[in-house]
Amino acid sequence: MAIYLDNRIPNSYGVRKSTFYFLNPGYWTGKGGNTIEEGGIFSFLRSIPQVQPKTPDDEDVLEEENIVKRQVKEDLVDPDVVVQIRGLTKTYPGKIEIGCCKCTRKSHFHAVKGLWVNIPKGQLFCLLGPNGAGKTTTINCLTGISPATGGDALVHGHSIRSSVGMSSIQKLIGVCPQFDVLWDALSAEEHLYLFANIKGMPVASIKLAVEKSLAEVKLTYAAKGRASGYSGGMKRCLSLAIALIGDPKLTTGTDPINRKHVWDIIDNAKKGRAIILTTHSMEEADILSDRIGIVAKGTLRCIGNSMQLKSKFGSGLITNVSFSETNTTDAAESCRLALRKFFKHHLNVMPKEETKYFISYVIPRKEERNLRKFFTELKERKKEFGISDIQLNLTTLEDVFLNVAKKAALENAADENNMTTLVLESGKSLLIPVGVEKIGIPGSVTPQNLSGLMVVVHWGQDSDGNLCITGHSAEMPIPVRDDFSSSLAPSLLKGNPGHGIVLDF
Ligand SMILES: Nc1ncnc2c1ncn2[C@@H]1O[C@H](COP(=O)(O)OP(=O)(O)OP(=O)(O)O)[C@@H](O)[C@H]1O
Repeated sequence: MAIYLDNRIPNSYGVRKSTFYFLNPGYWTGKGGNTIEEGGIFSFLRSIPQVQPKTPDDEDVLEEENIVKRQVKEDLVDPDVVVQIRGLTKTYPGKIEIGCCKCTRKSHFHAVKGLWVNIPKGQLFCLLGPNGAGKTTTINCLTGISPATGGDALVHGHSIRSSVGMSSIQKLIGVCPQFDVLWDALSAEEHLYLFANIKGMPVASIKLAVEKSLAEVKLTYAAKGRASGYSGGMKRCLSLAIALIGDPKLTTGTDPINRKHVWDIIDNAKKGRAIILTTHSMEEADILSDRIGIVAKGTLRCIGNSMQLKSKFGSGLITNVSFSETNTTDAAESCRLALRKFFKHHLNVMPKEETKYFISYVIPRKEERNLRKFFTELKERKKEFGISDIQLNLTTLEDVFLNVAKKAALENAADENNMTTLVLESGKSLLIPVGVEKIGIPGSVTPQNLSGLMVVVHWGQDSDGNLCITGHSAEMPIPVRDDFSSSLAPSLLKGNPGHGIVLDF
């Protein structure tokens, strides 16, 4: 009875075997096997909607998809492929939550929308993506923690959709989880109260320590939500907060030496195996991966090695110009003004970032052929511009990641109300969609600036992997262009003063 109930009662991810699973010969022989069922005991009362397949925009993603599809169609088995992901989809079913006076219905959610990838032996495949992209869900489907709702994946030829296949896979697969020892029914706040008490903190100081801890890991907004509803990143933050509460004198973590050590271990482990790594560290991905796939909103956006992704999705070359004079004297200011004009005139670029120590520019790829002449002249005029040092770097993987994440964030920003506040130097705040690059400032049309003013917004990743504003350019006139200036000017005049105007050029 215990074995039967263990196989039948859904676990926390809703995985269970069918009612008469023991009548299936595959259960006893280890061959074939029925499909894993999912959902609560009454889940047969509702059906899970399937994801509509969509052709990828990126040609490398499409090519990878076509390779896998051809192998599936022709029943070709490539002995070097350890993991073959065949149109994997995962939809979390909707739920009815019963409150004290009303019931709320949560609709289903497509977390993974059709992944097609081959992962060969000896390769480390890095799955990158912003928070909530579907990385953990994909890993959970591959390891059998949570069943896929569509498509399939083969691990060493065993299907994850078959209960017998999954049993074989679990013998072949090693999983290094995120080590979150959390209780699903408890909130972040309750976890922290519990551990603060266990650590013997004075009762009077606990409330403040919990609030401080939540703020440090940026979980204040989710403090009262149950851990079961947190994304993987949020759970890591809560685990970190638990480790740090009470200011312990010894905390284990990933210092650079440890990290290098871990990287060496992973690199050595690649031999004869396939490794799938998910990380928020671009440095780690760049160093360790043989191939990188970036997912966002459940869809693979790009695939390739680090160099390929940098040259295809990077913004271009990055140049940093450092100043010898860091005081804001009139002479230093006029040098900087002259330098800005020099870049604008020769390469038509605006500063990406500017401090009193340096200015950085992203040079578009189309300007690359003019660079030799440009830098020769810049070097010759170093003294005139007050320059101490000039550096030229290839775009980083972080830059690639942010470009892909920004595009994905913008896709449904308005529908999902994915907005954030941009505070301008004048103190004015504007509500802008997450990921947007150029923002028009409402009410900024003057007789001198007939198209109004705009700023370029700079984005980065916060410690949770979410897109966040890292800065913005100075306010500048919107370039006058025939195709939009006439229609934009009136909207800038009338625009909602609280909302930035998205400029698409
Ligand atoms: N059991 C669940 N029920 C409903 N939705 C869920 C469940 N688990 C995850 N989700 C949602 O699915 C989406 C993908 O979550 P997932 O944890 O796979 O993202 P992730 O890319 O691993 O994010 P992170 O980098 O934060 O770990 C998120 O929007 C998350 O809220």
